[in-house]
This record gives sequence, C-alpha cells and structure tokens, in this order.
Amino acid sequence: MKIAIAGAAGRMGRVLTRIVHETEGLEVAGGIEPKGSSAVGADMGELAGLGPLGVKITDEPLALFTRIEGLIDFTVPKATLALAELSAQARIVHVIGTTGIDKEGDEKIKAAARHARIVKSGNMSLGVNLLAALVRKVAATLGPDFDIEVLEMHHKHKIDAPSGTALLLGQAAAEGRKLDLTKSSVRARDGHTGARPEGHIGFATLRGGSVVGEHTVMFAGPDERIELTHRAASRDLFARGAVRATLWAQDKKPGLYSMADVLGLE
Ligand SMILES: NC(=O)C1=CN([C@@H]2O[C@H](COP(=O)(O)OP(=O)(O)OC[C@H]3O[C@@H](n4cnc5c(N)ncnc54)[C@H](OP(=O)(O)O)[C@@H]3O)[C@@H](O)[C@H]2O)C=CC1
Ligand SMILES: O=C(O)C1=N[C@H](C(=O)O)C[C@H](O)C1
Repeated sequence: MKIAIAGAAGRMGRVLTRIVHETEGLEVAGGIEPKGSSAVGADMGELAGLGPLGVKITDEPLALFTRIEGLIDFTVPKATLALAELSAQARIVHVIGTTGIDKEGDEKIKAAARHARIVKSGNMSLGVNLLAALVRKVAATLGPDFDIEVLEMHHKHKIDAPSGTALLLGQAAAEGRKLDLTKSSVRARDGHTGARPEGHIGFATLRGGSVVGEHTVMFAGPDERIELTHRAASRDLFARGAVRATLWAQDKKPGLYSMADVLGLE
C-alpha cells in the first residue's frame, strides 16, 4: 500500500516515515509540507534518520493523490481539512491524528468521509483508547459525588489546549455520566470562581520541556480519589497506531471511524 505522510518534516512526520518504512506491506510514497517550508525537496529518509529513501517532500500534494492509497496526516487543522477534500476526491484511506479541529471542521471531515475511509482520533495509542473505555465505565459506576477532572501535560511546542486526548477522555467520562460535554466542561478557572458545581468535567493543562504526553483522569469523591493515568514514553506508539489504522481501513467502506473501531474496543 503506497502511503504519503502529511507534515512529513514535523515531530510526528519523521517518526511516521520510519515506522511506515519498517512496516511490511507499506511503502513511503511521498511527504507533504506547506508552501515555503525549508523541508520541500528534502529526502524523507534523510529527515527520518534512515539514510536516503529517494522520496522527496513536496508542497504540491495534488499530483501525489493520483498514486497513493493512504495518507497519514499529523499536521494542523487547516491543512487537514484541505487534504480531506483531496482524499475524498481520490477515495483513499486518510488517517487523521491532527488535534484542535473545531466543530465546523469536524462537519467537513464527516462530509469527506462519504467518499474517503477516514480514521480520526485525538490519540492513536492502544493504551489511551483502552483508558477511555475504563474512564467511561468508572464514570458510569461512580455516583455524581465523585467529581471528574482531566489533567494533561505536554511539551512546550504544543499549540492546542486542552489536548485532543484530554477531550477524548472527557468525552468518555461524559458518556459514562450521560452528560453533554459541550455543556458540562470547564476549561479554565481563575479568580473568584465560586464552589465547584456538581456535574462539571474540569480540564487542566500543563506545558513544558519535552514531555511527549501525559494524561490523568481523576474521580475525586468524599474521602477518596481514583486516578487513571497514561504516560507516553515516545512518539512511536502514536505512529504504530496510525499504521494499524491505515491497514485496518484499507478494505472498509467509506466512512468516519475511530481508533476504538480499529481496536475493536466498542
Ligand atoms: N492523534 C495522535 O495520536 C497524536 C496527535 N498529534 C497531533 O499531531 C499534530 C502534529 O503534531 P507534531 O508532529 O508534534 O507537530 P509539528 O509542528 O512538529 O508537525 C506538524 C507539521 O505539519 C506541517 N504542516 C503545516 N501546514 C501544512 C500543510 N498545509 N501541509 C502539509 N504540512 C503542513 C508543519 O510544517 P511547518 O512547521 O513548516 O508549519 C509541520 O512540519 C498536532 O495536532 C498534534 O496534536 C501528535 C501526536 C499524537
Ligand atoms: O501534540 C502532541 O504532541 C500530542 N498531541 C495529541 C493530543 O493533543 O492529545 C496526542 C499526544 O498526547 C501528543
């Protein structure tokens, strides 16, 4: 299966090049970076520390879409939405790891999934998706006197907050509690906030250093607290998940799928 990587020179893009190259049945067929990027024309293998692969990064994705079967995309929302339209036209597999996509963007991705096979998740790792299933169960089991808070920490270069994973975990907690996350989430607290109302799901964001990604969901009740934590030790796990999603989606019908679908968790 011929694969292009969008954001090929980025932190995830370089790891993805290596993992795709190492995966039997997958071929690194192209890389995409924005116009004006100094990475355009660079050899993808060199960037990924593999030595030359003979595959160059382009800022003209259109031509690539005539010869690829899958696109793995860890970029920025604007790029992902433009690429999803091209994936729909080419009817290929599009795996989206990009976070920070708003509601309107999600609608565009849904529309693209009428023709493309799209797998989208705020976190492609097995561990986090398993954690989400646990969070849903714990939230449903514990009563409303257990307050739910989601804490995340990432490296200082991350540009969106809360992280896609924090929102995924918050959504799982909301489903367990039968809450609408858009109405019950509290994303910032400052000054005289008053006491914590029941039925809220709080988010707290930490940024610093080179932390790959750490998430804790807390259930704080009377006299006891349960904490469920995931810590990513490297970016390889996200890339492995994205590759698994690509292989899984190749024989599926057009549609929008989650990592829970890929992993058979729901
Ligand atoms: N779902 C998951 O499991 C994970 C998701 N992520 C998400 O993936 C995304 C990328 O993360 P990360 O690799 O750390 O970020 P980086 O900034 O390192 O990489 C993003 C890359 O995308 C490039 N890019 C920007 N615009 C375009 C465009 N129009 N076409 C092609 N490429 C473009 C950037 O280029 P330039 O710098 O020149 O603008 C950059 O090289 C984030 O949203 C992050 O949250 C990250 C890890 C795991
Ligand atoms: O930007 C990152 O680095 C990560 N982003 C994802 C997110 O927003 O949750 C996944 C992972 O935690 C790393």
